[in-house]
Amino acid sequence: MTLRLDRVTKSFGSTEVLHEVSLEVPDGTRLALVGSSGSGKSTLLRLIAGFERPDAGTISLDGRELASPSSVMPAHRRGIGYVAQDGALFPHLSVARNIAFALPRGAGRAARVRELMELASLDPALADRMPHELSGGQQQRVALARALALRPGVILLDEPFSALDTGLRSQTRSAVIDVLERSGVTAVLVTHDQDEALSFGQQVGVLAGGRLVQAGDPAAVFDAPIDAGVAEFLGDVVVVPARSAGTDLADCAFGCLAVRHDRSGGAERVCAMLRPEQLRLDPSGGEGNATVVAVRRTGASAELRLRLGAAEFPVEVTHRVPLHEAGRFEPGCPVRVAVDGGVVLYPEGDQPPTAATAPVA
Ligand SMILES: Nc1ncnc2c1ncn2[C@@H]1O[C@H](COP(=O)(O)OP(=O)(O)OP(=O)(O)O)[C@@H](O)[C@H]1O
Repeated sequence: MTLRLDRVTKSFGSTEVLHEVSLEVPDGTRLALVGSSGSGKSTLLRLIAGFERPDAGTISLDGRELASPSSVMPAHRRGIGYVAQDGALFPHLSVARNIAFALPRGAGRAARVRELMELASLDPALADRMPHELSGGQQQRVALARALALRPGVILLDEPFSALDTGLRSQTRSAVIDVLERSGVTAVLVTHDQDEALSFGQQVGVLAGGRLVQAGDPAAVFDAPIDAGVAEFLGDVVVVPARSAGTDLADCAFGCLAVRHDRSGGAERVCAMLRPEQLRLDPSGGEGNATVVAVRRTGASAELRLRLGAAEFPVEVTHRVPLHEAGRFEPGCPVRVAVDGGVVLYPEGDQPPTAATAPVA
């Protein structure tokens, strides 16, 4: 089913927590909402689920209004499933009874539980186990199976992987995506994990201060963040002062580079953003355009501090290389730094506070 939010606003007391949030999640697709703590992610999910009422705007499912300031459909009539952060399984009920909880009693009940366990890739042997006898990942899959029991049109996932350790987390995430895909349900995930958000679905939405500042195809959002703050929130960045050098070109400490997106709005003073993965370092003699200032080993990698752009755009950049490459870089040595692909331009002053770059005094 297609979920639509139109200019949804919500305050608690005098504090506005969500401001005119509009979005559409087409039938059978997945949206991940990402934002820092307090940006309004859970409140948005709670409004969709029916646990809160919007102060303005509407929420609808396939054109049927679920909520507006004047009318609110009760949560249990919305046909929306909800998976909480910790799964929230009933501790005194077995796996099978947790999954069956909302199902009407009758002949088909046991068969539906088997079907849901299979859908969630849960071994049938787990049916009689109690929740505390399951791993965190299994518990989340039981919670998902339970939420899917009544064939909801939409499923909401509130940070469902945050309590899991890293390995189990990515494994459970792929298992959950498989289940959602197989069931064809529309899904909304909230997370503060950027990688999770970027790998979850067809759309990613970035919430900041209660506003949906950007939404779209994950690769497109990662490639052309709306501002430097979103760029940094979604991944590591290198941001340096720059100057427009004609159509689709910019001069900066790395030289004259192609501009892949111009988000500067025609500002006179601009900065250029690129991802560290775009940098290629060559220490093998010859003429360098950078100097190694310091090398610091940190676990499996090393941080190089590089000074670039002697004349117009002096800047220091911190760049991480695998530890086995660190020996190739000595403080004081020249390095050739090349950039793959282009940069994104933002107005100067739009730089996020980042440790990755620092202008040289
Ligand atoms: N019931 C409530 N009463 C008052 N304030 C609330 C209520 N629920 C949420 N808030 C406030 O609304 C803001 C957004 O909270 P919300 O839980 O939606 O953020 P979040 O992005 O999900 O954060 P987190 O990632 O930390 O869970 C916060 O400042 C929070 O304190």
